[in-house]
Amino acid sequence: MNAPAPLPAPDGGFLGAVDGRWRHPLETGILPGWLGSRRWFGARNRPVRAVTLLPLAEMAPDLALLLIDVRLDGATQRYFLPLALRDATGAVGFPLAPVAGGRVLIDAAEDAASAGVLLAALRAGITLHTGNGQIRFEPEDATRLASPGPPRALKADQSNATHVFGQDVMLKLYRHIHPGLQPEVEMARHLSRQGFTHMPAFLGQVALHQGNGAADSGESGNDRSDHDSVLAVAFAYLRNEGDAWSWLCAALRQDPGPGRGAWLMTRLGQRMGDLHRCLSATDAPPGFTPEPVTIAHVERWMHETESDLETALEALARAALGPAETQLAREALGRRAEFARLIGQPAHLPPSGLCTRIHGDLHLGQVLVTRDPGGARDVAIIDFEGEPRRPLPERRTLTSPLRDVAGMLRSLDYAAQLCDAGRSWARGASRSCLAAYELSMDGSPALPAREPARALLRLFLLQKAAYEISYELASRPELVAVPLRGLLALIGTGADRSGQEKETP
Ligand SMILES: Nc1ncnc2c1ncn2[C@@H]1O[C@H](COP(=O)(O)OP(=O)(O)O)[C@@H](O)[C@H]1O
Ligand SMILES: O=P(O)(O)O[C@H]1O[C@H](CO)[C@@H](O[C@H]2O[C@H](CO)[C@@H](O)[C@H](O)[C@H]2O)[C@H](O)[C@H]1O
Repeated sequence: MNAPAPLPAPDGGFLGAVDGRWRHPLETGILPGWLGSRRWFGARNRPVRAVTLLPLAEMAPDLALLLIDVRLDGATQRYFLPLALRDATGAVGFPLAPVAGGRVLIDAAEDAASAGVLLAALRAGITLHTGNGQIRFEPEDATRLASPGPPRALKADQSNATHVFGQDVMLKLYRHIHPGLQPEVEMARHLSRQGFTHMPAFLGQVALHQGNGAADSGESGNDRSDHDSVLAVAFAYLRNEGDAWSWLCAALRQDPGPGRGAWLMTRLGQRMGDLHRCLSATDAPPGFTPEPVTIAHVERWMHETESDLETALEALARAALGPAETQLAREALGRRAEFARLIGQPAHLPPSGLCTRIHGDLHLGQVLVTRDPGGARDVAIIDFEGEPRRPLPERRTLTSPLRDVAGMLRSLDYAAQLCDAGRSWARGASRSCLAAYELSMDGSPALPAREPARALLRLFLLQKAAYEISYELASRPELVAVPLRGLLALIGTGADRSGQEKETP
């Protein structure tokens, strides 16, 4: 791709340039090409039909806050894209386009100095006025935001953009913007009231209040009359030894033997249980009050799974895949009847257990390796945003806690495949994690009886694998074989590197 021609120097303020002379080149040339290279862009496998800039406010002379609407076939997705101007001397991170006069336009979400400006605004609790609304910087705990260390951007390859300030504060800028209450904020407030301590404390949010339709239309199913959305959140920084994904992969690559990571499996099961016990407390506010699982819930989950599986299979049929992935995809496309049988199983068992709020996207990357007060290894759970591809109302619905368990077991399967441990390790690890979870949940009314629990777990494993196929095709197509193998393993088929047998959690 040719380097873009320099944008003219701004002559009427930064936001004026973005909204004026730069709009056309940004909308028609620069952004459509650049989006496809961003991991956080949730439609990398679909053609971008149009990009529209929605400038919100100027935060500093060289820092502007914007949304962009990305039109795809049949849907529009909305993203948060702060922009900043920097001198082009030396290495400049995240360049979008050169600007005449030796400057460069950058994606400020990944820029630590810009994150520092946002955090200072949060500490001060300011309000910025936009064309038709306000951006409110709402500190929850201003004291803990008072004097954080210097900012540094964490790895850029994630769904959102995260910065840590010393060992004090973490600021996350959301990318894909959905209207409505952010589950991460709601969950943090609720769990802190319930006394759940294995997560970071919530410190504040940046909320956008708009006077007209906000965020996605089309397939997302969002209610366009809900005009508030959250652009960023701050949490207390937790000292950690990395996330459980990195920890486990390093351990497995060193020694993939049976039982590797045993302490982690125990802690994962235990803390998932602690979380689910807190979420099943009955003295909860509306929206968090548990309800018994009924046959209507089970039928809904079966239908959702059918639909997610169909979406994944259709996306596979359309995708340009390599030879190994094509083989796996063909196999999956030919096994609809077996998938349907697995999906139908929970209907034959009496419903039991509770529907509660859940984490919603629990995997090893959402767990930090920490130390308990006695110095023993422990884990903390982060990122209560739910699955980033789902609309917010769906992420906030009461559902079975076994979905979180399924998410974690799928993650162990990813680790087995990508960190060369094989399925027998994954089977052992899954059993240990499940045993620790069941022990921790022993006697809790939230946990279904044994047989329905097994059938539901298999249903949610299948649904999660289907979600992952769609997620990987849109975000990391090179990894799609991993959930595809996981999907096939659930019906006891599929080429597996380690010659596994049928998956029976
Ligand atoms: N409270 C925290 N303390 C320390 N590190 C954190 C904290 N929250 C997140 N992180 C780090 O930031 C990374 C990304 O955070 P996460 O909330 O999972 O973002 P995303 O929604 O983009 O996946 C995590 O993997 C972890 O390394
Ligand atoms: O962490 P996010 O909220 O951004 O979640 C999304 O991205 C995850 C990848 O970072 C993705 O997780 C999948 O890959 C993981 C390994 O990289 C694996 O441990 C998970 O089990 C698997 O689902 C997640 O699905 C997606 O929502």
